[in-house]
Amino acid sequence: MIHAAGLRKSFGDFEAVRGIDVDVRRGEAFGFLGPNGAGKSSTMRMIAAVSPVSDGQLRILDRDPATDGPEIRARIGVCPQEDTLDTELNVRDNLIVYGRYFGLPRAEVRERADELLEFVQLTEKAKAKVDDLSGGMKRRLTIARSLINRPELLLLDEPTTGLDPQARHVVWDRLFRLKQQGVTLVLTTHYMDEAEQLTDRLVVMDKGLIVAEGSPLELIATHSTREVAELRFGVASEGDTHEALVGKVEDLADRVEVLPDRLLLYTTDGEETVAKVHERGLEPVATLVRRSTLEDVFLRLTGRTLVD
Ligand SMILES: Nc1ncnc2c1ncn2[C@@H]1O[C@H](COP(=O)(O)OP(=O)(O)OP(=O)(O)O)[C@@H](O)[C@H]1O
Repeated sequence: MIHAAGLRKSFGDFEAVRGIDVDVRRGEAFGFLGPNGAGKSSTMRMIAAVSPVSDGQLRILDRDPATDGPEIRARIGVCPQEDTLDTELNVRDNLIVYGRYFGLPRAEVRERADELLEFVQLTEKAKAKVDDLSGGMKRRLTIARSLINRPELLLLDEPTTGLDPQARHVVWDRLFRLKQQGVTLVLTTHYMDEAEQLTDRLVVMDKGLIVAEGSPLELIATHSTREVAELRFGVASEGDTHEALVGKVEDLADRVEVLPDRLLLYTTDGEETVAKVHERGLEPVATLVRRSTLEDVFLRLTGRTLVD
């Protein structure tokens, strides 16, 4: 569905995307995970055929975005990061006007708009003003709008940024349903739980490059351990910094990461590791044992956390 090789995007002297290879297959949910500024949106805009490729190859639906932009845009759906809904129009008319823009006949577009309002659970809000919708509702309306032309491929740029947890789950649920219906999903996110929940396969991006690729489970298995023991020390009472404590525990774990407020011990058995820490007479004020996540993978690969 998407084939990119050595894909680059420059803005003047600055290279936002520095040569990436990506293949997305029909029917899969594919993710670009990375922090702000990693180059995810720049990549998505090239895939959406709205921003020209600076260098490298890009094929979308087996077409060239440089020459077949209109055809590609007619066959895909795009849900941008910012809300671009028309506040002059009510909820339903936002869908209808967008559908007319795609050249759909009036009767068909009305029927499709009602079907989509049902799908995103906004039927009761059909006549409401856009400004009266919550953030989650606006996002669902934007998703509905992006589906008006029955796209084979749906691009979602940070689909749940800024939403509260409940609203995020509703959006995730709808995206699951679309995937079940056979729509290929490509999304960007800087939320590792979103990437884990929604994607079959993802690439981790940092500073315009891909630093890892695989399914969420593969990435965790390759780049992290099964469990993580998080230790928080009352640093002042220890008279020590977390950095200085590393030497006292590093032999208990495969790897130790120091964050400003805690130590992360990567290990196969977190409870056992915590017990050994106590046996050494070290008294963390808080401990947490959890499984490894994509956040740990990112930390391992870049030395930084995903969200500042
Ligand atoms: N039109 C532009 N002109 C100049 N620089 C740009 C432009 N668009 C993006 N950039 C820069 O390119 C880099 C990558 O931006 P991009 O938006 O692709 O990152 P991102 O991973 O999507 O992050 P975000 O989540 O913040 O959108 C950033 O440093 C950004 O400032």
